[in-house]
Amino acid sequence: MEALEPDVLAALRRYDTPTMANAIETFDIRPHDTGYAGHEIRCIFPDLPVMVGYVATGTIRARGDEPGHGPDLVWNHVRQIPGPRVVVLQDLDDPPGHGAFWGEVMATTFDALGCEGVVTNGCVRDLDEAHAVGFRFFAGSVGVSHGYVRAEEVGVPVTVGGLQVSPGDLLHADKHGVLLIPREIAADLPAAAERVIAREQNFLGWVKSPEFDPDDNMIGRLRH
Ligand SMILES: O=C([O-])CC(=O)C(=O)O
Ligand SMILES: [Mg+2]
Repeated sequence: MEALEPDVLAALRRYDTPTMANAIETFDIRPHDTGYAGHEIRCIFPDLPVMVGYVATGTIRARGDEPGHGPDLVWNHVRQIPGPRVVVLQDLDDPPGHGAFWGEVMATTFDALGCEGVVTNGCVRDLDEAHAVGFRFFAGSVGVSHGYVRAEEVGVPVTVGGLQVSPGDLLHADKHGVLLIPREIAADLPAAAERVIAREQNFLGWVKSPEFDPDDNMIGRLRH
C-alpha cells in the first residue's frame, strides 16, 4: 500500500485521538463502536506527544522455555514498512503479559529503526529509560521480567485490545488510547476535525454564555 503524503500525517498529528475518532464518525464508514483498542490497553506515558504511524505486526510468547525467534525477526519486518512506524505485538500467552518484550533496549533500538512506539496486550518495563527515549508504550501491563520472551511470527494480522490490525494500517494514539485511521479518508480528516471542533466550541460557547437556557433546544444545538 502506498504511503500517504507526509503533510497528511503531519496534519493528523495536530489533533488528539478523541477528536480523530469523532472526525471518523462523520464519514459513517464503520460502526461507531469499532476501530479502537479497548481500555485494557493503557497509555503508559500520557505526557508524550500523539503517535501516528504505519503498523508493523508480530506475535510473542514469554511463558515456558520453548523455541522461538529473537527480536531480529521483528527488526527485519519493521524495516519493510514505510515510516513512521508503530509496532503492534500480540502476546499469545494466556493470560498475556507474563514477560516483557519491551524495555530500554528494545525501545532504544526500535526508535533507531524509525518506530514511534508499541501497542501490545503484553507487558513493558524499564519505564524511565523508555520514556527518556520518547518511545510510546501502549500496553496491557507493566512487569519486572522478560521471562522466556520470544517472537513467533511477523507480518500477520494481529488483535490487541480487541482491535485487529494488519501491516501497513495507520494508527493514531495518545493518552486516551489507540485508534485505527481508515486510510481512504485520512486526507479528509483534518477538515472534518475542524468541523467537529467548531460545532463543539459553538455549543460550549452558548453553554458558558449568559444566553444559556436549558429550555432552549439543548440537544438540537449540540447536534448542529
Ligand atoms: O530484556 C528484554 O527482553 C526487554 C527489556 O528489558 C529491554 O528491552 O531492555
Ligand atoms: Mg531491559
